[in-house]
Formats: sequence, C-alpha cells, structure tokens
Amino acid sequence: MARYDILIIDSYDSFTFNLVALLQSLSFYPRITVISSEALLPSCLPQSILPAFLAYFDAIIIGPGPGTPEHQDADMGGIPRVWATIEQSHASLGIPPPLVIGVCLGFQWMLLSSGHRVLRLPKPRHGLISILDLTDAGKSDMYTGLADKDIECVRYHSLYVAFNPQLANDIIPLAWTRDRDENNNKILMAARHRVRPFWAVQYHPESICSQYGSEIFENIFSIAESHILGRRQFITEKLHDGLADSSHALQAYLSSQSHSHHMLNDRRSTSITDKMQEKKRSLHQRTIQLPDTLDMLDFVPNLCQRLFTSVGPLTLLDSAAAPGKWTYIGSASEHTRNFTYCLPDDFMTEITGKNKCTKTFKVNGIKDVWDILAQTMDFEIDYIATDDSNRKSTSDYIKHISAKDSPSYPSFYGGLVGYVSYEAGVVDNLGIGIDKESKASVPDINLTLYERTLAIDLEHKLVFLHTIESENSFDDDAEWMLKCESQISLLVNPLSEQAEFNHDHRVKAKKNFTSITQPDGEHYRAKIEQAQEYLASGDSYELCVTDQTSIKETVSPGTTMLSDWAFYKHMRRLNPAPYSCFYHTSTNTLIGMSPERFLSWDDNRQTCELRPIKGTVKNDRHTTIESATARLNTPKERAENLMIVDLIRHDLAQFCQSVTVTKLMGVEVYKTVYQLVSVIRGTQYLDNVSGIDVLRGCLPPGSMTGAPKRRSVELLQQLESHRRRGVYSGVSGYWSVLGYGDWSVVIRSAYSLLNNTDDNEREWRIGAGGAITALSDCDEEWDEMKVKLQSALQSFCI
Ligand SMILES: C=C(O[C@@H]1C=C(C(=O)O)C=C[C@H]1O)C(=O)O
Ligand SMILES: NC(=O)CC[C@H](N)C(=O)O
Repeated sequence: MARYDILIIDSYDSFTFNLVALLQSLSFYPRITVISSEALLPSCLPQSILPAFLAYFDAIIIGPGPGTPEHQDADMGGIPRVWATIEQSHASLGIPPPLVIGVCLGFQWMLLSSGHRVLRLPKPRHGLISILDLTDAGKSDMYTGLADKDIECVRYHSLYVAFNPQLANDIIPLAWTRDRDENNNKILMAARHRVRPFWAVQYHPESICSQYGSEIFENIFSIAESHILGRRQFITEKLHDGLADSSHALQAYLSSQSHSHHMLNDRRSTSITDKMQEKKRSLHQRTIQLPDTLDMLDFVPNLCQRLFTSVGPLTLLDSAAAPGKWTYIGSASEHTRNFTYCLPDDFMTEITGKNKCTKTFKVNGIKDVWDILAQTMDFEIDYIATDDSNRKSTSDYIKHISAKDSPSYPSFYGGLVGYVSYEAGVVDNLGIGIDKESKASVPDINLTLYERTLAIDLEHKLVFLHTIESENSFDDDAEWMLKCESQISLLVNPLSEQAEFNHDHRVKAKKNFTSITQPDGEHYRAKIEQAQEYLASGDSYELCVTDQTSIKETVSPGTTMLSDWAFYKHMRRLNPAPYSCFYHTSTNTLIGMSPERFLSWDDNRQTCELRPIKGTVKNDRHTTIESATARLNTPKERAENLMIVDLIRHDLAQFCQSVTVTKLMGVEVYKTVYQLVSVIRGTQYLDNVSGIDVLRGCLPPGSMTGAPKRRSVELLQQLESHRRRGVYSGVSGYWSVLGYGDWSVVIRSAYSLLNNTDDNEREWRIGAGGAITALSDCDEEWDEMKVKLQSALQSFCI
C-alpha cells in the first residue's frame, strides 16, 4: 500500500491519540496530522484554503467527542464545514471525496447528515463492553476475516442513531449490538455509505478493551485503496493548476504560528528541556547500612526529628506502606531555594535559606514559571563520588544502577520537590481559565530545590546521603554528611547514652481544632444528579465530583512546624500510605496520605508509568480481599477504571511512541479501602520530550477529572461552583537530577491555607470525591466520598 496522509479531527481532547496510536500500528505506516475541530473554524482556517487543505489528505477521521452532533458550533467546531466542502468540491470540481471514517460522535454526525435521527439512549453506555452482531454486508466488508469472532467492543455513548430503514438506502448497516436496549431495539454499531468511501463506527475501536481495531482499519483502507489512489491521481493531474493558488496560501498557513498552536501534535513544550546555560556540578554519595533488626516504620520519623533539630528544616516523601519502597528526605541549608507561584499572579517568589531572602520574578503566565523552574535544574552532574572516594562519570553510574542484576538504587538524588495544584494543570495544559476573583488559598506551585538529601531503602535497610556540590559548599556538605551519619548511628545504637536524648517532648504539641465544616449530603447528591444529567446528554462519560471540608485551628505563633509534625506522625499511624508526605513552609503545610501514584519516569531509559486508581470499596472488618474483588469486578467499577485507562493512554501517547497497559484493573489493599488499580507505561519518548514535559502535559490527573478531560473539567468547574480545588487533586513529588521523577495524586490529604489575616487562627482543607458514571448510585457515592474523607479527617479528632 502507498503511504497515506491521514487527518484526524479531535473534538475536545477525546481519546484522539489512542486513535493515532492505533493507526500508527497499521502495516502501511500512515503520516498522521491531528487538528482540533475548533481549529477548523473559519476564524482559524480561511475558506479560501480549505479545499486545498482537504485535498492534501487521503483520509479524514472524524473522532469521538462530548456533546451532540446537533449542536453544530458548540460541539462540532468546523466539522460541518469540512463535510460541506468535501461535498462542494465533489459537485463543482469533480474532486472525489477522501476516505472518511467516523468514530462515535463522528459516526453520529455522518448518519445525522444522511437524514437519520440522533436520540438519547435510555441508559448511557460509558466504558461498557458489548459483543458485535455482524451483518452479512459487514462480514465481507470492514469485518472481513472476523466473521466467526465474538468481537468485543467498548462503547462510550449517551446518544445513538435511530436508524431508519425507510430512508433512501444509501447507508448499509455493518454491525449491531447483540444485546437489546430497554425498548427491545438493537443499536447500530457500524455502517458504510453505499457508494462513497465513508465508514463509521459507534463504538471505540481504539479502546484498550476493544478487539480487532487494527484489522478493521486495515480492511477499510484496503477496500478504499483504489479510490484513494484514483483520487490522488485526479488531484495531481487535473486539479494541480486549479489548486495551485490556494496551495501557496496553504503552505503559509501550515507554517504559521497560529496554526501550530491549534495542532495538538505541537502542544508539547520543549523549552523546559533546553539546557540554557549548562553548568557542571558533582554529586557526592555515602551509604550507611542499618541493622537488620531495625523497625523502619519508626526509624523514619525518629530520624526526621533528629535531623530537624540538628541540621534544620526538611521535607519528607515517605513510603509509609506497601508498595512504596523508598523514603526520601530533603534537607534545607542556607542556600536552599523555595519557589512559589499563585494563579493568576504576574510574579513568582523565590525564598532562600533560613534568613528568608526573598526575590520575585516577573512572569507572564504559568508557562514562564515552568521555564524559570527548568533553569534551576539547568546543570549537569558530571561525576558521582561514592563512599570510597571512587569517582564514576554520570553515564557510567547510570549504566551501573540500571543494570538488570544491580541491587536497587534510589531515584531521588536531589532536585525539585513539592506540589502543583489542580488549577495549575487546568490553566497550563487545558487552556481553561479559572475564576479570577477566587484567590489561591494555597500556592499553585510550591517547589523547593534540595541539594542535600537522604534516600532510605526500606527493604534493604540502607541510607544513601547525597549532596550536590556547588561553589564553596564542599566543606559544609561534608559536615552535613557527618552530622547525618552521627544522628543515624545514635538512633540505631540503643546502647549509646546519647540515644536517651529524646526529642518527643518538643513535638507533642496538641492541636486545637475549633470547628469543622463538612460537605452537605443534599448538596452533594444534587451535584451527582447534575453530573448524571451531563452524562445522559453526552457531554461527559465520567466526572470525578469532589467537595471540601474545612477545619479551623487556633495556633500559637511560632509552633506550627512542631505541632504539624506531631500531627503528621499521628496521621501516618492511623492511615499509612505509600505516598505519604510532609511539607512545611513558612506559609503553609501539606500532610499527604495518598495511595495513588500519578506518574514516575526514568529519562535515561525513556520510560514513564502512570498508576490510576478508580474503583473503591471500604476496607472494614466485614470485607475480605475476596469479597472486595467480587464487588470491584462488576461492569460499573471496571467501566470507571477503563475510562481512565483510555484517557491516560491518550494523554501519554502525545509524548511516547509506545504506550502499553501492563496491569489492567488489579485489586490493591490499603488501610481504609480496597482499590482497583491499572498501570500504563510509556516508552520511547518522542523528540525533545523528557519526564517533566510528560508531567506538565498530563496534568491535571485524569483520575481526578473524568473523561474526556477538557470538557469534563469545564463541567466540574460549574458543578463545584468555580471553587478552587487547590493542592487537592493536584500532584506532589520530585523532579530529580539524574533524570528521574515520581509524583502522586494529592488525595486523602490535608493542607493548611495561606494565612493572610489572623496569626492565631488558620484553616485546613481536606478534599474528597469520587468518579460518577451513569451507573452510579447517589447514596453509594455519598458514602464512598465519606469513607475517603474519613481516611484523612479521622486524624483531626485528637
Ligand atoms: C477523588 C478521590 O479519589 C479518586 C477517585 C477514586 C474513585 O472514584 O474510586 C479513586 C481514587 C482517586 O483517583 C478522593 O480520594 O478524594
Ligand atoms: N464517544 C463519543 O464520541 C460520544 C458521542 C456523544 N457525545 C454521545 O455521548 O453519544
């Protein structure tokens, strides 16, 4: 087959890159361009060049999307215009139409255009699997070679085509659902035009749980091959001159900035990876073996206390429960730089060292903030000096630690640690504005550059001390290492008289919580009902609805660090989580107890991994792993998870050539809940991509939005009255030197707000929520939200 050029029209960021990945796997390696349906509107793509633009492509795929084909501008963007231009070019210039394949919304649009009606299904079907009932025509058409298969297909639709056989018979049904709806009707799942090269499917062949997607596309392209080649010849021979004028304009358009802005292919930011002013620094490492008998769960907080009093403020990323294996501590020095940014400010703030030397940077939006942060990481580690004063070049060290049989090594060696709010992702990545009136109650970006760190291997009971050498820091660093070593030896050596030294008296400060405002049941149920209306109208497939609890605390100025630390230890005991964390800055504190990894990466191997959790069952004394598995193994829970898996595959496919699902819906046990967890892995980064680009590009986390992401986030803003989620639903973690990163989703966590007014009172927030689908039950969802809320709120009853 020839090398085809395919245009994929994306409607509102809707699983499009899963279609791209599927098409790229086809035997004829098509060249693919993705454009958003909005970028096909006349304001972006002038009518004068549209025919030449369309002539450029052999095939056009009208992708899935939220909304209805009847809302032309709001939901379809420039698709009706493309359709009309194809018809006109055919009628007036005789240009044969390109191959057009409609998927879901595209299917509905094409059949609506043929006169069939589009109606609401009695019950939406989102993330649910059906088996296809192929027609005889289908068996010798796009389903050639699949006649004897029970083809499973994933459906994401609220609307359906009420196929009318009485209409002019230009549409040939190729597949129906095997099951019937409440009105005993089969639903049309695939069709083609009798004479034109138009095919369409109501289901999602690109979903991870749909079967034979590539066979079906291969079949369509093979049936349409002679048409495509004939059209190409017609365009080159007969119309070359006719289109020549507009071809120049098209070239100008293709190379223009505004165009590339609208092309989803180009939405990656690369400036962040540009090494602007490469500086060389070295990394110093020392390892300490702990005794076999040491209780690691106690060791970590005890060590933090000792370090805090001997070497100063710190940040803890704590694996307090399986499957976490590493705990990391960032230790602040005179030179440690903390960066904060609050949307929509036009400046960001840097605070350095204990003396809190403050600097501000003028920024024009959040992209500038990321660029400034990227510059702080703009140095190269040229060698690593290990215990025995051995020096290894960084590449040799990475080769060594990446070797299959090498014992485990940490991935955090220093770098940026902190959190990024939900709204930061919404504004930066989805281009959705936030209510300017609502002030940030917590910084939207809060990251600290740590150059002295500890990495604790909980399994092998090893501590790694790391310092990143900077000008003149060497002596101080050596002293810091010695202090850490001596504190560790005091802790692990119970005979030492110093071990008697007890810091607990300093950190037993009791909290004084004065009031709690929790979500209101009626209000929450009303939000679920409204969410289900959005699902029924086809505007979303899943919406992660959330609410916030506010707790007031009376504080004695100057003691918050100690009392927050004591509080963290209390929370950690009640609800140990693999992604626990403790951040304390002069403005606010985050105490995280998240079970959910968002994203980890290894730039050296060009791999990254996301682990969305979706599907929750309470872990109480009546529930066993068997009963929880049975309850999680239902179409409802699996659909919830599947939709997010497909969403994340779409997010990740914009950065990686290969995206695979290495675990689909495994059941994991946590202290208070059982969860359904999937693992999606991306390998072979696209050009200029590094882990931090993947992080930025995949925010906010799909498990906290629902699908498709962009429209769902807009709807959630309305449902949640434009109240900011803040750090809840955002991410916390690190961007490490040596090319690693690991970030969790901020859930089951509490954070204190920026304190502007009263020095004696401050407010804590805990967010909680859950994914709402068409199958959700209001009462069950309300209960599930309370279980999640309780996992953090229980600690406030001290
Ligand atoms: C929204 C929360 O959790 C999210 C929703 C889940 C669900 O709906 O099952 C599970 C994990 C998280 O992705 C929360 O904990 O507040
Ligand atoms: N996946 C889709 O394209 C959905 C189409 C339409 N919004 C529906 O819900 O039916």
